[in-house]
Amino acid sequence: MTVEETAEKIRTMEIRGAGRIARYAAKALLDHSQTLSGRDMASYRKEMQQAADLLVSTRPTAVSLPNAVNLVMKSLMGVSDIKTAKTNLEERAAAFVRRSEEAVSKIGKIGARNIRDGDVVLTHCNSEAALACILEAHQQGMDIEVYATEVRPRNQGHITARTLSDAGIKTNFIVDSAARFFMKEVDLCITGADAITVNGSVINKIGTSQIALAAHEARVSFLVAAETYKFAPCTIVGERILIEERSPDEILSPEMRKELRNVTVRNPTFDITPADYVDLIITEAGVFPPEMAYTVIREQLHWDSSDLSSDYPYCEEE
Ligand SMILES: O=C(COP(=O)(O)O)[C@H](O)[C@H](O)COP(=O)(O)O
Repeated sequence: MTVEETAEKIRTMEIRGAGRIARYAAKALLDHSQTLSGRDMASYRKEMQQAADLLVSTRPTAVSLPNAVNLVMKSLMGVSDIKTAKTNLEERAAAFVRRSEEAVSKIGKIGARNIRDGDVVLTHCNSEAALACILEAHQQGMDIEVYATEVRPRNQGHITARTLSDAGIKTNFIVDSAARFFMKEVDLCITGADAITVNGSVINKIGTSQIALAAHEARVSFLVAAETYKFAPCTIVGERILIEERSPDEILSPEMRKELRNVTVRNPTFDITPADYVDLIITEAGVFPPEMAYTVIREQLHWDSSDLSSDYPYCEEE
């Protein structure tokens, strides 16, 4: 798949979910590097940068995307020999994909320790990391039941329900607005994350914060399963995560919108759950309270405020 094809599939959400987006972007850079002739360093660097820019422009919120692209592109820093540059970049991209897959499986193992036999778990959207915890608990023989939300407007909950059903897990499929109604039957909530800021706020699929609020009210634990590259280094220097707003066509047809002349459709794709409503963040490096986000960014992503944002050119300002 070319960089352009990958970018288009990410934009149209054929490739979706923060972890998958990051892996596909890294793989696209690897493949792109292999197609370049390798004779002229300046044009190699320029072509790779254009590819990186295109990939990062596809969706603005999941910080895994710029984190993955930056990690791969940083392999070119200070390298003038094209053969070394290509080898470094391709190795880094392949290593990122490998480590990302390993991270999801580690998260599953760590997350399963937070689930008890007989638990009822609620999950929202379709998160590989959150599902890894649930599937691992089931594989270990725990008798668990899941509430999976529909996830309007793109119905990612259908994918989640299918995965759970195929695994033989008893699943209740509910509309998003039924989450509070059923919260009294739930023991814990587990969601994924698209970004985690330095103050421990979690950005995830729209509706997540309402579920976290309902869980808080009902004294139900709210856990977030996320690879460390979902943490946003740019938030250390005060930058904000841009919340994507997608086309109104995802919610109401153009015909209907024409009829509703005074109606504006708003379609934010993600929302922000404050750290206060998050009990734990399960990563491949262990379990952290949201208050430790700064430490995770420094120690796991090896980044602090003395790194200038030119190393992380893709953090958007709101
Ligand atoms: O919000 C979504 C997906 O949104 P979209 O469908 O708009 O991309 C997922 O919960 C996170 O990306 C985490 O997923 P994962 O754990 O798989 O990275």
